[in-house]
Amino acid sequence: MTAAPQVVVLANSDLLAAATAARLVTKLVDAQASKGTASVVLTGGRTGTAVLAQLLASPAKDAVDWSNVDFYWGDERFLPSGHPERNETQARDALLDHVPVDPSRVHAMEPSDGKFGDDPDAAAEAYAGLLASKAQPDDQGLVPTFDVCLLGVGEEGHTASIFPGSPAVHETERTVVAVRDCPKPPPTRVSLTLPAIRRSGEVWLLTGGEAKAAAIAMALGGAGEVEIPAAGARGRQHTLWLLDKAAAGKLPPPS
Ligand SMILES: O=C1O[C@H](COP(=O)(O)O)[C@@H](O)[C@H](O)[C@H]1O
Repeated sequence: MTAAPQVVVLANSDLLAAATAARLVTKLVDAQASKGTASVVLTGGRTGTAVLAQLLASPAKDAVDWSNVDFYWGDERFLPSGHPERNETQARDALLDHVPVDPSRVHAMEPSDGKFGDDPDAAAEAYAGLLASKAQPDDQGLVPTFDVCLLGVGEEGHTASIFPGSPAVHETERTVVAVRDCPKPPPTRVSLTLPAIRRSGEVWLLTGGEAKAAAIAMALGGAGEVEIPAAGARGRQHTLWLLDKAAAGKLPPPS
């Protein structure tokens, strides 16, 4: 059971990143106040990385106990460790290397020169195993209930590395899959699946720019997840679309 999505539109991409960073601080602080710990799924892409940079710049970041946050990733570009296009590298540069995280709670996906070598299926299987090891009985499944899952949205409606019409969008059993032949480089990736994403308490889809407007209008206008995978990303309690004005440009005016 998931609630209908809420849409918040900010005037421009800078405000989108700053407002999302402010929400994220509140979300993490609230989670830590209620249960002592917090978990977040990070996204790659321009908006996701800008949010982390805004967080670093914000004095409010010191309200979060960073050593008590579990960090996961929604997807990863399957590249060597430290590659500048890895989502992990970008998140570390933007935030994680500058706040006192507990390294054992930064759960990055394996790189292409890691312990599984150039085998994205093994990397995906290992991440699925990691998620399963973090799930508690209350989570009722093989994925921990993430407090918040941040996701980007591509011009053609992909989210995480789940591309329209790809095998990943049809996955119903596995929580993490290898993704090949992606239309957006790099072609090989590792991604959470929609069923795994839907184990999150909250899903926040973040994106900006006119190029995203058609996909956003389709996702929020009732398109199916095979055509627009972002349409299938929903939280158990809350689904929030955080957009700038340009990305929201093809949505009907609020009634
Ligand atoms: O490649 C990716 O792209 C999407 C969207 O990125 P953006 O730059 O258009 O915001 C992102 O959500 C995903 O994590 C990433 O791997």
